[in-house]
Amino acid sequence: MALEAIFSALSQHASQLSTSSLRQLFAEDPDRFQKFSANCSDLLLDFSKTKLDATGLELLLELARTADIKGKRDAMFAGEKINTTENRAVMHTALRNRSDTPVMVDGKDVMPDIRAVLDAMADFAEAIRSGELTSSSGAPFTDVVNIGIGGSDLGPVMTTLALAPYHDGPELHYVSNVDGAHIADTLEKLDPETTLFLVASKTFTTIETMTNAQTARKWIADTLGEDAVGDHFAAISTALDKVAAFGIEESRVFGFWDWVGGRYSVWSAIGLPLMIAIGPDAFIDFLDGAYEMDLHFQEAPLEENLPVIMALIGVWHRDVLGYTARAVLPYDQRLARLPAYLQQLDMESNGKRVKQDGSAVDHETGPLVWGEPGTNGQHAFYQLLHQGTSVIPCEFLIAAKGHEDDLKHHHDLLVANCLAQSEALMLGRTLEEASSLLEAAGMAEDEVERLAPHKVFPGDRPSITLVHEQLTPFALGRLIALYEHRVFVEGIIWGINSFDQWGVELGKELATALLPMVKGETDPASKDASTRGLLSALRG
Ligand SMILES: O=P(O)(O)OC[C@H]1O[C@H](O)[C@H](O)[C@@H](O)[C@@H]1O
Repeated sequence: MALEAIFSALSQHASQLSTSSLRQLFAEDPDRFQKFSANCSDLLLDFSKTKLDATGLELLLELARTADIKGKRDAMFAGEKINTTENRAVMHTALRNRSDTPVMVDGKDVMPDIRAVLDAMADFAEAIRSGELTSSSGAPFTDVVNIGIGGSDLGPVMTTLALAPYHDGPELHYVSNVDGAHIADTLEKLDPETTLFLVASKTFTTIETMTNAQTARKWIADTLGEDAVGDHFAAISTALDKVAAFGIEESRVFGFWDWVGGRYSVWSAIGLPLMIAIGPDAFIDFLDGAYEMDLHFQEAPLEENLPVIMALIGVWHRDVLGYTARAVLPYDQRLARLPAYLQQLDMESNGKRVKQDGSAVDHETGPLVWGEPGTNGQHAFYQLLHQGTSVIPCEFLIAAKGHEDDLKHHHDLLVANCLAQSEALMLGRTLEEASSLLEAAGMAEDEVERLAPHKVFPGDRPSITLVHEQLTPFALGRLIALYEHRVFVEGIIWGINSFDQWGVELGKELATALLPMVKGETDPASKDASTRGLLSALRG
C-alpha cells in the first residue's frame, strides 16, 4: 500500500474506533497493557492508554515499513548527507558510539577525532575540578558560566539540573538571553577571581552569545586586568578561526563538526559544562545510555522499537486524529527543563511546511510541544487537559526510585499522582457517576442537577507513560536519544528535513536591519505602520 492509502485506511479505522472508549478497550481486553507496552532494558513505554487497537497499530507499522524507516535510519547512521538543504551528514550518534566500529563521513573515519576531543575535554574538566588549572590569581575555580543559546545552552542546562545528585565539581551557571538582565543577575553573585567562562557556539557568530561573551570579557578585564582574560575563558565551537579571532588560545578550544546539529550537540564538546559538573566518568555513562538507545533503535523489530512506536503514536495523534499539541509532563522536578529542551529538539526539527523536494506538505507536521513538571502542573493547567475542549495527548515520565532515600514518602506521593492523572484522563467521570457521588454526599436533588455537569470528565483522553528505574546519567542519555530518534522517525513519515532550521533566519535578518533604527541612527520610514508605531513608543 502507498502512504496515502495507509493514511486513508487509518482515518477509516479511527472513525470505527471512535465508537469505543478507552474504558471499553480496557474492559474488553485484560491483556491490553502487555499488548501495548514495550521495553528497552529498564525503560518501559506504556502506550495502552492511547486509542489504538491491534489493527490500528498494524496499519501504523505498515506506514513505518512503507516510509522505509529502516533504510533511512541506516543512511543516517552510515553518515549519508541526509540533511540535504545544508548538504551535511547527521552524525550525533557517532559522538556516543561506544564500540570500536569506525564511522565514515566523506570517506574518513570520524571516531579518532571524536575520541581526541573527548580526551581533551576530560583532561580539562579534571584539571578544573581538581584545582590544578587555576584562575589568574592561582585560586581554584568555584564557578563556571556557560555562555550559549539554543542548542549551545538548552542541552547543558537541562542535563545539569537533571543530574544534580551527581554534581561534585564547581557550580554551573548559564547565560543565554541577550537581555542584559540575564548576565547582570548572574555576575552579581560571582567573584571574578574564581569564575571561568565557557563560550559555546557552533557558529561563533550568534549575536546573543557574542554580546554576552564580550560583556563577560570586559567584566574580567575591568576587575582583574586584560592579562587575566586568557585564564578565565575557554570556548566550544566548530568555527575555530572565529574563536581564535576572539582571543581564546588554542589549547582551551574544544571543537565539534558541522555534522552535529545544534539541538543534537549535548553529546559533543557542548556537553563540557556537564562534564565539569559531574566528572568525565559520569559523562561517559551519559553517552553509554544514549548508545544503548542507538542500538535498540537499530536492532529492535519495529513493533518493539520505542522510538518507532512513539513516533507512530505521534503521527496517529497529529495526522489521523488531528490533535495539535502534546504535553510533556515529567514527574521529576529535576527534569523541569526537559519540556523546553524538547521544544527545541522537536519543534525546530519538525516545524516544517515543505517536503524534502521543496513542495508543500499535504498533511500536518510537528505539533506544539509544551509542559511542566508534575505535580506542579496539576495545580495550574491540568484543568484544561481534563475538561477543556481540545484533546491534548500527554506524555508522563516517572522514575521508580528517587535519589532521596530518606524522603521515600515524597516519592510515593509523586508516583501516586502521576498514575492518577493518566487514569483520570483515560477513565473520566460520567454524569451518572458525578451525580451519584453528589447524592451520596447528601446533596439536594436540584443542587445535584445544577452541579453535576461541571463535575463531568469526558475521559477517553490519550496518554503514554515512560517509566525508568532512576534518573541516572545513563538513564538520562537513553531518554534524550529516545526522543531524538522519535523526532527523526516522524520527520521521515512526514517527508520533511528534520535537520535544518531556516525558519529562525528571517527574524535574525530583520533584527539586524532594525538595530540602527532602534538606536535612532537610521530612519524607519520604510517599515510598516505597526513597526514604526512600536519603534516610536519604545524610543520615547
Ligand atoms: O551554537 P550557535 O551557532 O550559537 O547557535 C545557537 C542556536 O541558534 C540558532 O538560531 C538555531 O536556531 C539553533 O539551532 C542553534 O542551536
